[in-house]
Amino acid sequence: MALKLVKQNKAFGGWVKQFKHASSATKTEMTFSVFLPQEAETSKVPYVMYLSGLTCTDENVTTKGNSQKWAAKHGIAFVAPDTSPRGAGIEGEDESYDFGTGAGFYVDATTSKFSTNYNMYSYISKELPGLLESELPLDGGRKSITGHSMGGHGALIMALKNPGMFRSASAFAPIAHPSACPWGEKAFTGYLGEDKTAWAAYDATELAKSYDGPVLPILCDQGTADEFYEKKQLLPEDFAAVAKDRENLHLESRMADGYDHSYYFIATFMEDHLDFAANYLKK
Ligand SMILES: N[C@@H](CCC(=O)N[C@@H](CSC=O)C(=O)NCC(=O)O)C(=O)O
Repeated sequence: MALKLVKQNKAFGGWVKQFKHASSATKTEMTFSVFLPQEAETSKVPYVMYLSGLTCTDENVTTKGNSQKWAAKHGIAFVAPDTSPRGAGIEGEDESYDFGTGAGFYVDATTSKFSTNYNMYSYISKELPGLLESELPLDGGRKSITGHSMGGHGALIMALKNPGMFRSASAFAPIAHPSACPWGEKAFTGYLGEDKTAWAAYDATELAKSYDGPVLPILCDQGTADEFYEKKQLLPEDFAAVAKDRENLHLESRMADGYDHSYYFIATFMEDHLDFAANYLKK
């Protein structure tokens, strides 16, 4: 078995388990957490992948996201990967919260400094699902994706770049147009270089313009009191403006009055996002 169990705790009739494994995509050891509902003891279960935001490990959403109760209600697993390689030993990777460690931005880096290790796109879209579906009782034919902030960007691009792979996508306050905001400009320059034409392949608003896969249901929630929304780091309106003209992108975009960017916001709306995913995973 490639997965090494680090710890496990019983919750809501199932188990929260944390695993480590050697990654071929990042050339480092990677860690993820998964909630396995009681149903996983006897059969394969559908799953939701949750991609976390800047500075997070697998543990932020696992401990603060309020996900296990609602995943248990639906008999679905909830997978929380890490947000970057750790300890790659690249000069400068630990200098800021929004680039490098904890900030992999779900791309495959092409700049010489980062391309060996910072391959979170391949890790999330290929390597991790392969491991999950071969080593755990997870049904690869029934999976959805969600995420927060940088992870909301990750969830949207994973679904848009891999038509049919996910039954649905959702996002909490996603960085919805990274090529046009300071967080995205910094990360894409560092990982992909100065040529902005390369950025479009990892930008949900740009990818939506040419999406022609099967119908993709998307739920997007944004708090009105989110400081990063106010600072124009997130730009959900840009994504919504494109999605409304795409026949196969069925976007429900909501504004949540008074909510900020924190895990209090995520915990509040996690039930809605897991209900939304479960509706498509049961079919
Ligand atoms: N330290 C930074 C902000 C860091 C931050 O708010 N991170 C968010 C995700 S932001 C977008 O990807 C987060 O989820 N933090 C972890 C948590 O448990 O809250 C700053 O001070 O500006």
